[in-house]
Amino acid sequence: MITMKDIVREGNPVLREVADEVEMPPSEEEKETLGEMLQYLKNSQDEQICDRYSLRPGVGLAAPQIGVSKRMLAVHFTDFNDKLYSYGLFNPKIVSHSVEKAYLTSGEGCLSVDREVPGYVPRYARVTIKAVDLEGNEVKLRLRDFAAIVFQHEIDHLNGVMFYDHIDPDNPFKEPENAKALDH
Ligand SMILES: COc1ccccc1NC(=O)N[C@H](C(=O)N(CC(=O)NO)CC1CCCC1)C(C)(C)C
Ligand SMILES: [Zn+2]
Repeated sequence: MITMKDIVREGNPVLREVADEVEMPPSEEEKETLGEMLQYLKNSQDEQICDRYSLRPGVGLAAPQIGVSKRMLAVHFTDFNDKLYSYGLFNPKIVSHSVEKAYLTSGEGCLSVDREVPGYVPRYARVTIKAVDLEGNEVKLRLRDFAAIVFQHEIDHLNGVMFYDHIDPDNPFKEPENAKALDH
């Protein structure tokens, strides 16, 4: 079971690496690891398990965050329209995106960052992602708003990018150009 001790924190070089593609078909070990990442998110959203193991309630987790430099990520959350997104994905790729940007007015945090880093994180408002899911199926996801934000945050981790890399250091709360504000 993944708990907070398994989650690497900023400063660990693995968070700044470009993670490796997963050879298809994924090995049993890779499938097990991705399944455990998804289970962490579900556990972290179960009040009793979350309390018992002092988990941070996570909506997404990328393999480098547990020290595995492979292109695998898990998400588990419901968006503003109560649509459930629950996936373990191998080799996710943004194949197209909107020109329009979006950002969370609350800013972002990260399971690997034990401090507040205030500021807007501009991201694409809409993205289309292609990947292979835990069952080995090719998936194509058209995402917008909070869902688009979560997936971009996780894919950034596969490229060694942290959310605060996107914050304007001179004016963290400057309204990003051509962007819509998301209150979640
Ligand atoms: C159940 O919890 C929620 C319900 C509704 C809205 C938000 C949340 N939770 C989160 O946004 N949780 C954040 C999160 O999991 N991440 C994931 C992460 O660090 N991945 O590497 C950070 C988010 C910031 C924007 C997108 C992901 C943390 C860093 C605050 C734990
Ligand atoms: Zn993160």
